[in-house]
Amino acid sequence: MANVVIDNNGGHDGADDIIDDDDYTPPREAFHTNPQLCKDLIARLGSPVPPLAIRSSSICMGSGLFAAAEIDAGREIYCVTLQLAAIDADETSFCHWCFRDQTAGFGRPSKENGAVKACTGCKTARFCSKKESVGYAFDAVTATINHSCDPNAFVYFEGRKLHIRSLKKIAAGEEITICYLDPTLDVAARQALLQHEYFFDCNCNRCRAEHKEKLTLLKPSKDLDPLHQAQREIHALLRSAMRAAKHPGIYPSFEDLPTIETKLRTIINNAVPGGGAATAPCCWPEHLEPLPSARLVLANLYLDQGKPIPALRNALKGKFLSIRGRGGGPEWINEMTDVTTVLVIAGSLPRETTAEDNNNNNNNNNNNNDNETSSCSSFPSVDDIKAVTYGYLYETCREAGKVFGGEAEFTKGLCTMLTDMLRTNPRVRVGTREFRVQFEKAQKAVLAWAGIDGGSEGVGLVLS
Ligand SMILES: C[S@@+](CC[C@H](N)C(=O)[O-])C[C@H]1O[C@@H](n2cnc3c(N)ncnc32)[C@H](O)[C@@H]1O
Repeated sequence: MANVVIDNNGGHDGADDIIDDDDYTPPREAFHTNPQLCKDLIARLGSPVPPLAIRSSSICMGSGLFAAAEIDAGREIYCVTLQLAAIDADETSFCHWCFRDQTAGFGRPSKENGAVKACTGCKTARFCSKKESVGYAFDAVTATINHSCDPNAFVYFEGRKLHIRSLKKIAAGEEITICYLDPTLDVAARQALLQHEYFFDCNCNRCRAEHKEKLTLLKPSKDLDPLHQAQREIHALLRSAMRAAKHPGIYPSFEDLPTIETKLRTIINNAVPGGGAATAPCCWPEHLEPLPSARLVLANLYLDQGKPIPALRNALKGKFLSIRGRGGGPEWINEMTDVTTVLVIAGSLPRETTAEDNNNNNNNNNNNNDNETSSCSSFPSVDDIKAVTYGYLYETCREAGKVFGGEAEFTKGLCTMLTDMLRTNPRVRVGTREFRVQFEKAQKAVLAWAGIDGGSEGVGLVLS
């Protein structure tokens, strides 16, 4: 193999520069050992950028990016236009220059009314995080940022622009961290991925706390293997269901979502002590991954099959029966847009369809059926569903403004959506005390229908 070595002047200096040697190993030096290079890289970020420094990492070997002065929460740390990028070969609809999905009209308001044009992935706004990746890109400063499962910053893309924004206040001298993977994954899945993709074992506070929680759950056993096996089985089940949805007719058994739900329940019932026995309730905590994620995935799959009622039940349970209903941040926003999408569709269902759901629930209850999809409440009224939809979207817009910034296309898309909805319902005054009271009552009814005790403290959304 020939390695091309560029001389100090940055030019090719003849045949001497080409080393045709299989044993050649490029020198490995951490960025921070070259202070001038670090300064130049940061200077190239342009302005306005808070003072930053590349130094020896406080987390691991090698370099890290540090705040040289305090950075407030929800601030853009920097934005770069990526120059070196490659789109995956099978991503035929993504533009290689702007990274936008050309089939979805991604990022462009519709010509007719300027309203948000739904992206094909998330079906909600002009932003999609449903696709894990469309390709690869390199940016030297971003490449110095180390990982944390509880990071103080995050990355997002708008076309070819890469934005790094703070999630919390970052003290002067503190190392900036991002999460290299989906932070909603369970500790075991995160650890496995980080080892496989980035070759390190994460030892952050969050990993340690979640590991300890699992041991408490399984007491007196200290064997985590059955639980981890169950988590892998759930991931495999969901992957199969998603594959089946993508290729209809090829894996019909995985297209049957009620059966997938039953399988999911069997796995979680058998995974933790106390579960599985006919009399014992399931002991798998609602917030323990991948159960909440599984419910959110099922919600999207039901929606794709044109079944908004089970989609809504799964979306609400996935979001609000776990700690995911609280907090904020980019993942919270993405999940809330999913829940809102299902609510919008469920809110426009004809009365016959919702009456059918009520009949099914009555029959299930009469037969003492313990299927978790049954609930004793009737399908919520259209007014209740609409109030909850407006409340959720309002709160999601506010959070998106804080997290992505008011100028982000995604935030603007969500706000346009809310404005369009409210235009058709001018009597609704979102943001007032009167609306808050109406919302709380409506949310209680909607969550109760989904089998969630909306009266419990901390369950559901509190409007700001
Ligand atoms: C994108 S680089 C980050 C910058 C790197 N520290 C350097 O000096 O170039 C990713 C690599 O940094 C290391 N790393 C990042 N976060 C880490 C963490 N939380 N614990 C241990 N190593 C980490 C791993 O070696 C990982 O493959």
